[in-house]
Amino acid sequence: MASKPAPTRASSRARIAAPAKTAPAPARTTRTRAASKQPEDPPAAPAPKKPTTSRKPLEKRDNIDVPAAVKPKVKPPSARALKQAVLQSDREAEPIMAYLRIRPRLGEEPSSSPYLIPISDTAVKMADPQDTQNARPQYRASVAQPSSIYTFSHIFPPNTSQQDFFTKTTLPLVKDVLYGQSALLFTYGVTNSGKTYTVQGGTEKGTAGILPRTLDVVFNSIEGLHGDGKYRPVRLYGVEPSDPSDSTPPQLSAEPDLAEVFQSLDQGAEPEFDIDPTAIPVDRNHEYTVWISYAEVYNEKVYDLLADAKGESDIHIDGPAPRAGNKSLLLSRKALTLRPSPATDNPDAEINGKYISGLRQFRIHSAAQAKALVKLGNLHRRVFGTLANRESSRSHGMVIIKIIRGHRGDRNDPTALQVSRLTLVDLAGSERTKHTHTTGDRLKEAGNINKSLMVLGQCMEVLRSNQRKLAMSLAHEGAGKSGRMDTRDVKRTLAVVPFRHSKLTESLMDYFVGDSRAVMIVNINPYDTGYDENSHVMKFASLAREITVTPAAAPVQKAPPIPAPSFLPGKLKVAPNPGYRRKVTISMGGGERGRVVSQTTLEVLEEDETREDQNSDDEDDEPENPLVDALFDEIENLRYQLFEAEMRAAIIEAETREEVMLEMEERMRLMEQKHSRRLMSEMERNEMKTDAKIDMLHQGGLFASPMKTRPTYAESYESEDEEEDVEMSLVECASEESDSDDEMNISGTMPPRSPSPLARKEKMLSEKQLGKKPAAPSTPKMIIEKRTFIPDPSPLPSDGEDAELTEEDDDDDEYNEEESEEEDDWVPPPPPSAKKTPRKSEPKPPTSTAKGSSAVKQRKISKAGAGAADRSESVSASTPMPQKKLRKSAKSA
Ligand SMILES: Nc1ncnc2c1ncn2[C@@H]1O[C@H](COP(=O)(O)OP(=O)(O)OP(=O)(O)O)[C@@H](O)[C@H]1O
Repeated sequence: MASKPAPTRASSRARIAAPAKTAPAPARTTRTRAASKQPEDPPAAPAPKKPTTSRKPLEKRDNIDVPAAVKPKVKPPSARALKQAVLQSDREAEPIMAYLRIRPRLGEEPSSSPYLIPISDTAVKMADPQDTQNARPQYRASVAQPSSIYTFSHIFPPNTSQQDFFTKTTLPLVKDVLYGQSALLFTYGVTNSGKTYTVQGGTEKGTAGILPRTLDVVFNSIEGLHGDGKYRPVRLYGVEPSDPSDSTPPQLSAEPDLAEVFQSLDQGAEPEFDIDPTAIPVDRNHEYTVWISYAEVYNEKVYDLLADAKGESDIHIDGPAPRAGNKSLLLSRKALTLRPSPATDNPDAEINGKYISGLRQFRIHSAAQAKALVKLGNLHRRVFGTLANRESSRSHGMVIIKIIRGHRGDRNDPTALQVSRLTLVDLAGSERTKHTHTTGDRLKEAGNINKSLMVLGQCMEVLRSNQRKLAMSLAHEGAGKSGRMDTRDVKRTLAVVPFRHSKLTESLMDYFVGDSRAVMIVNINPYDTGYDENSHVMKFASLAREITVTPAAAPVQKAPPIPAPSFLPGKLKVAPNPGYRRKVTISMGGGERGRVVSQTTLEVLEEDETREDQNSDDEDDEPENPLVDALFDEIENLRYQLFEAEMRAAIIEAETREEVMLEMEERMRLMEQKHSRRLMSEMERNEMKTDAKIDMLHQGGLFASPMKTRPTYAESYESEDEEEDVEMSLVECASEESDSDDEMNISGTMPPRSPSPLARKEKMLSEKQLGKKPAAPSTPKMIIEKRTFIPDPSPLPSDGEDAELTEEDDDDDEYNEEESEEEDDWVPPPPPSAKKTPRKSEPKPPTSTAKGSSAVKQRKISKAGAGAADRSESVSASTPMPQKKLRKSAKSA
């Protein structure tokens, strides 16, 4: 290993982000072009290394149009030339395709209007429902944009059929794989948005998802072209002699208890009748063998879903003793290790991805067999996943379909085989922990889901920025000598893509930096309440669309296959670490009436990867400089911490906004209440003033039977107090908004408020009653003229004045009214000129309007009892008259 030219890990990492060709990609690239090109331009047929006469003559097939004259004479190009040509033609950067699928509204869901509306085939508008429902949008709790337009490669409306969706999104990838090129498809979205439905499908006819359809199309296309399965795929691109056990599908555990548990959970029947009839024309000079594996990334560990689930029954479990008919089972499974793919498997690759070491794969002969395996994997996923959450997929499921393609003439030559992969990933829901209200184990699980999705987004961000940097450097390179920039220098400055931070990104890394095509399916439920989460998903999709990949044919094996690391001798076995235990009780055999017959307590033991596995990474890895490695680890660690901090900050911000909004709403509600109270008291006061005026008119002799409807002093003071309360609260609220306002209120220099509509109405009513025109200044004169028998009439407060009163004016006015009202024998106060020397002939009024308001107040309090008594006398003496009648009589007078 030491003799090998050894780039350090640092250099290899720096290269990670370097795409083979970095010209800025067109906004929407050519899935159709690439797909349509393939049938006419079959992929690199591996040219024979050592042509021998023993090769069987090739059959002429309908779909391969080879002119008879050319076929035997033209010397085929060398494998290298072909490879170069393929690289030239195929290595064209194209963006990751992002498709949006909008989920229809299901029957039981509330029929709110959707917050996401397609505006074209590629653009969609998303508007926050809070904004349309909320009267005060400035108090939004959301940090997401209230309205945005997002673009996609294509948007599939809710009524899109599974068939249509498959044909437009996945069929081109299936074609790629059959032509020797790897591809990745992953679904992204929040819980309940339709990811699993998209991948696996529903249970009704015509609802099969893209996975069963893919299997159908693959087997339809290679009908009659099955290889003999002498070799099996290994690692990412390698092949090795196969084992007879590879063709034996895994069995459910022989233990009846475990089989019973599986049966009880096996509710999702696959629709056998739902078979996609599509077939892709393939190169019939090749033969194909298909392999399938099914893995899941759960809690940052990779597990094999097709591994035998080993159960141990009647184990001792802490807790209450199981009842009769109850069983206990321990299921255990072991996490798998990710290992770097050796450079010898794909010598042309700049970067080699990682493969899941120890993941079982099965050779399959028919779509039905493949579907049965997928079903088993789903069952395992449900058994292990159900323990944590009954409703939702909490793991990332990956179905890996590998196709070994070999020329019929070279079927026994492992160095002429080509392994292509199609990985379909059903990601776990992307909602945040905050919204799922998780605790304990579930919190850890949600944290790990978020972590892996966050790292996926981060990897994409770094890839995008690296690609932009490189594109800029290329643009400078072409700008002439002066602006010349060495691309190698730029590559050295590229950021490390943090694939290693999550098992999910680590296992998918090869698709982003290798020669594969990538398709992202964004699932969205526009009736869901998670507007924030969904706008996060949309942003993620926009980001993905800005990343380019460089699809190219998978390498044809040149070197003889190396034995898999698990067969390497001289390893010291290290004891497995204790692992992680979960426990759940499953009820079975409910019978017709749903009665529980028996229960099984399942305990799952998830063992970590052994240290031996972890250390064996070094076997395949390039030599590394410990210091550089430590520094890189430190950088990655810090970056991860930064991401975590950013995420926490975003959550805190959202929470704070929500709290502030709630507090604000509460305060607004209180202010509203106070204002309505104030309004009521104003109404009452105005009414009282009107009554007082009527009383005064009565007492002045204009009406025959004066009627007292004035409130008691206690009532009057009460309303005053309430008014003061309202005033104080207003001052308090206003003080937060504006200091200057505060000063104005406190100092009492606030400009007089304009009359309220009620006051205006009251004024008009009084005027109507009195038969007056609203010319306020002339009103006192009119009264004086009418009361000719009173020698020295006092001017009554005019309605016009009432309407203009400030708070202070109001008070004074009220006191004056009180005073004048209390005197049953009302005598108008002397005119200002006569105030100093009141006339002897006239009875001296008990109080003077010239006195200060405090004196008036004091006197008013002292007289309150007497006044009240007077009033009660006068009321009992006179016939009680309803207020309306009183007003009528005033009007007639
Ligand atoms: N296009 C569709 N047409 C009809 N029904 C759909 C569609 N998409 C999803 N559904 C239904 O919506 C429900 C939720 O879908 P699904 O389980 O696929 O969501 P999910 O995103 O995978 O959720 P999770 O992340 O929790 O696993 C299911 O009942 C499914 O049948």
